[in-house]
Amino acid sequence: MADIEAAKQAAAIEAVRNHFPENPRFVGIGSGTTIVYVVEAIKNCGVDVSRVGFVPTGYQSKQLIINAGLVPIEFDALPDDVMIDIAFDGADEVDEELNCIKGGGACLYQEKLVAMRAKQFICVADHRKLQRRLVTKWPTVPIEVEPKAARQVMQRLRMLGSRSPTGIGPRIREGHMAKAGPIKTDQDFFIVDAPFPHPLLIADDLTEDILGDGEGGHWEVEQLAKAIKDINGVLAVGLFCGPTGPEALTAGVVGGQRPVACYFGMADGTVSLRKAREKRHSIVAKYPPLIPVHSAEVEAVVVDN
Ligand SMILES: O=C[C@H](O)[C@H](O)[C@H](O)COP(=O)(O)O
Repeated sequence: MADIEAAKQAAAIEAVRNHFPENPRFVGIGSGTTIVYVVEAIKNCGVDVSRVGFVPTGYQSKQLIINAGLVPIEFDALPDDVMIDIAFDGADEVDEELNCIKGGGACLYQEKLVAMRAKQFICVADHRKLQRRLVTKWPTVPIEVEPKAARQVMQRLRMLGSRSPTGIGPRIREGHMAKAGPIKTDQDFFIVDAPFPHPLLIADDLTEDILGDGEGGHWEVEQLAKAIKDINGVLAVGLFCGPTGPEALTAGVVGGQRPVACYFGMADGTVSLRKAREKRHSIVAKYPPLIPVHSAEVEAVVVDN
């Protein structure tokens, strides 16, 4: 475990060193165990952050900001029409296209609010999270659900083909003490963990026979995210898979959901970077290889489309 913590810390230091803006007004702070190292790296990066408002993504995130002596500003206190300069967050799994599964720690909805309001969303993780496709090692899609609707949502999820390869269906996430019942999110909602039988496809995987619409249990990430979001009672889906950064802005969307870059602390102590392609679904596109990070070189990295 010490190695994993060291990997998270190394990735956090590189991410902050390469992306923390010179003079930001607002910075989004995600949730989980990796973001702790991001906050530590921000404190140590040498930039004067006394005038920066740090936007939390939930209770844990807010306490982290306060305990670090930083200034929190609630999402709903942000001035209208002002974007968050940059948001940092962890992930439970990241695919080659930088789509992410999030919500493993039951934070989800506010993370999505903050990521979508940010000009840039940067993901920080350790090597266990790095996979070719989602639902490879992380077995489920976490979904934030209004409690009254939970049973009905799970029924609809089963209709979408939610079951593990061994036949286990969606489940409401329980707390550590069975007696205490399901865990509650910061919104007092439930988390439903929905397994799927195959890893989720990306658009480039689709063929005339496999459309990624759930037929045969094959889902493409964005189609699945939309199908789940359309279920009545679903507040947020733990798939961060929309447009990203500049692409999202060009499309007229406020911010992005996919990170523009993800830093992975590797098992050998190095840090690798994967950047989002600017143009997606191109026939000639090749996925960017993982790039060993030497901080001074990061801006020079060109992802060939
Ligand atoms: O619900 C939790 C959040 O989405 C986290 O960002 C995610 O689970 C990653 O957490 P960690 O950094 O602890 O692996």
